[in-house]
Amino acid sequence: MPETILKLQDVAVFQNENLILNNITLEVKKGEFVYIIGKTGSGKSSFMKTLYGDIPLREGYGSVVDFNLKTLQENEIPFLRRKLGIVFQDFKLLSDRNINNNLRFVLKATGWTDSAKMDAKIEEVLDKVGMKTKGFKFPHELSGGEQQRIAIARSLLNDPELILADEPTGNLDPQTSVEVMKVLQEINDSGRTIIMATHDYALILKYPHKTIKCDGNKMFEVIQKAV
Ligand SMILES: Nc1ncnc2c1ncn2[C@@H]1O[C@H](COP(=O)(O)OP(=O)(O)OP(=O)(O)O)[C@@H](O)[C@H]1O
Repeated sequence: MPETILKLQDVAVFQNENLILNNITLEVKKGEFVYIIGKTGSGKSSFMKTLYGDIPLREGYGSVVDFNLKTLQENEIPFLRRKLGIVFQDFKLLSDRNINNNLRFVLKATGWTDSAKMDAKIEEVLDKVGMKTKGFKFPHELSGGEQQRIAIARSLLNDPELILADEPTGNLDPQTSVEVMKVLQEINDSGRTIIMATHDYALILKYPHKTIKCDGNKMFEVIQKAV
């Protein structure tokens, strides 16, 4: 039996005092790829934020990569995030340094000290996303799709048990979206678990996976034809 990476039982998600999603029960096993879909404002980002500790879990039970979300303390959040790879719609690369130094910055911030090991890790993750030759470029010298591939490489630096991608293709044209999706699919094929929020139905049809819809404060699984 594959191990459980995420388990939620009767979870409610709030933004301040507003209930966004209710009665969420969901289990994700190692190696799964799960889409979270739903229209604007339906709660996809709020759901993702709950998983990486940005919104505290107030109601229900939840565990993510062996962290109990209900009892999660502020000082544990960096350790939770070290076991997660997080990818956002807007890449969030540091504009004042090149790609190698963007990645080195994250490694140093997460406790790496050995320069040779850092270089090897950076080369490894850039290779995984097909960007091995771009380490000396600055973010503004790269296209949107390339910047997103770098952001995915960055998410892989600490060998995360779970990748959370919130609208990773939201700023990209359809063809570039497919290229970025191919990278995520390869990462999933190598055994890594991915949860991806998206409203890109073309991608879902091209790369079908388990799909959970946010609608009317609820989350429920939908079959591909019905999305
Ligand atoms: N920081 C916040 N404070 C209060 N309410 C918020 C906050 N962020 C989002 N909301 C509200 O929570 C609800 C869910 O928003 P959320 O961003 O999770 O939806 P979404 O499905 O990710 O939307 P989108 O596809 O536009 O990103 C919306 O009604 C939104 O207005």
